[in-house]
Amino acid sequence: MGEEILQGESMEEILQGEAMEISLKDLSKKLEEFAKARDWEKFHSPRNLLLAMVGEVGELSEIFQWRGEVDKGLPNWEESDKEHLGEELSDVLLYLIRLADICGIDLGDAAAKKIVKNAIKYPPKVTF
Ligand SMILES: Nc1ccn([C@H]2C[C@H](O)[C@@H](COP(=O)(O)OP(=O)(O)OP(=O)(O)O)O2)c(=O)n1
Repeated sequence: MGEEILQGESMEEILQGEAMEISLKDLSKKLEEFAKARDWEKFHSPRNLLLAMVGEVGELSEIFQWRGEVDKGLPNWEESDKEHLGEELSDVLLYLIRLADICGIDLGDAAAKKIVKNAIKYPPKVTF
């Protein structure tokens, strides 16, 4: 893949970032660069991004549609189906991250705070 398509980063560098547990902020920056390089910032309004994300949730749902209950770890799934699932999960995540960024929300910070709030609302069971 050409350097111009990946904005100076090689595929190896991108995959290396993946192996190093890429942060939400890194992904957010990559998405900003992606939109800028294509002059797509004008399309990335909060409403458009929300609708795009919901569309991807629909595509994600289609993978599970009509399969019945699915065992954890997806033991009986073809590798190609798992790869497809990874792609659709990623599309949802990427639009969510972009939506948060465009709205000026620090998603990592907000999610960490929400986990604390959830824990207070739903205290763990105390066993003696
Ligand atoms: N205006 C756009 C269009 C696409 N994307 C990015 C975010 C998603 O990760 C991915 C979505 O691309 P597609 O709309 O081509 O959707 P799919 O990859 O799901 O393709 P298809 O719907 O053909 O299965 O591309 C984006 O940031 N902004």
